[in-house]
Amino acid sequence: MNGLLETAHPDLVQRARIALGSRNLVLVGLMGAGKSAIGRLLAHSLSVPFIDSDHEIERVSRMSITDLFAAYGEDEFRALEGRVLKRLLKTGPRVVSTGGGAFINERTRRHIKRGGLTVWLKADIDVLWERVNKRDTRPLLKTENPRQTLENLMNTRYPIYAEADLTVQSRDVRKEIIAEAVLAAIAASADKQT
Ligand SMILES: Nc1ncnc2c1ncn2[C@@H]1O[C@H](COP(=O)(O)OP(=O)(O)OP(=O)(O)O)[C@@H](O)[C@H]1O
Ligand SMILES: O=C(O)C1=C[C@@H](O)[C@@H](O)[C@H](O)C1
Ligand SMILES: [Mg+2]
Repeated sequence: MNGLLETAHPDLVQRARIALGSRNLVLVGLMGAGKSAIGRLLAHSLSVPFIDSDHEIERVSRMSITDLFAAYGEDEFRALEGRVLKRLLKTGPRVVSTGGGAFINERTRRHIKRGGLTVWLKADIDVLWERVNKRDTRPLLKTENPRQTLENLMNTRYPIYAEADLTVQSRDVRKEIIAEAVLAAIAASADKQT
């Protein structure tokens, strides 16, 4: 699947894996930043399990995110998201991709910070919009002007995502390149501490 990560940079993978230790690697960031896609690649190359909190919520509730929002509202969704993440983060190492709003909720953010090494996948509006406008599975973007809504979310959320341990720019390049940048950031952060 991700031969590039495995064959071209085994040293980088190993350094990142050692730096992670038994901690979870938790990806945070806005819808479309690539948390799910990049998280899957990272888990594969680090040889640790991958979990996506949105998928886990859908699995335990047996409902889609869209239906959960419609039936119970955002507050209930956030409460469920917090409980699911608290449980997921008890065991490591894993790669955990969070839903876009998880790190924004104060309580859930505390669980996430306690449970692992956090990486913010940061992207600009054009990259995000290009990716999210293809599907209509994101309830928060069902507005008259979803691109403007996304920009508003960037303005309110970016200062909070910035609390993550590491930030990696998610650009319009192949997913493997972004995954590799995450591994490099993790390895470099461990180098700084020694
Ligand atoms: N570097 C990339 N190059 C091309 N496509 C990408 C890249 N990263 C992500 N994508 C694609 O963009 C879309 C959104 O990515 P993804 O679902 O991983 O975002 P997300 O951060 O998990 O969003 P959400 O918070 O809504 O779950 C997907 O179709 C994914 O395959
Ligand atoms: O940014 C958000 O608040 C969300 C992002 C998605 O991952 C889902 O968790 C849901 O659509 C809410
Ligand atoms: Mg996702």
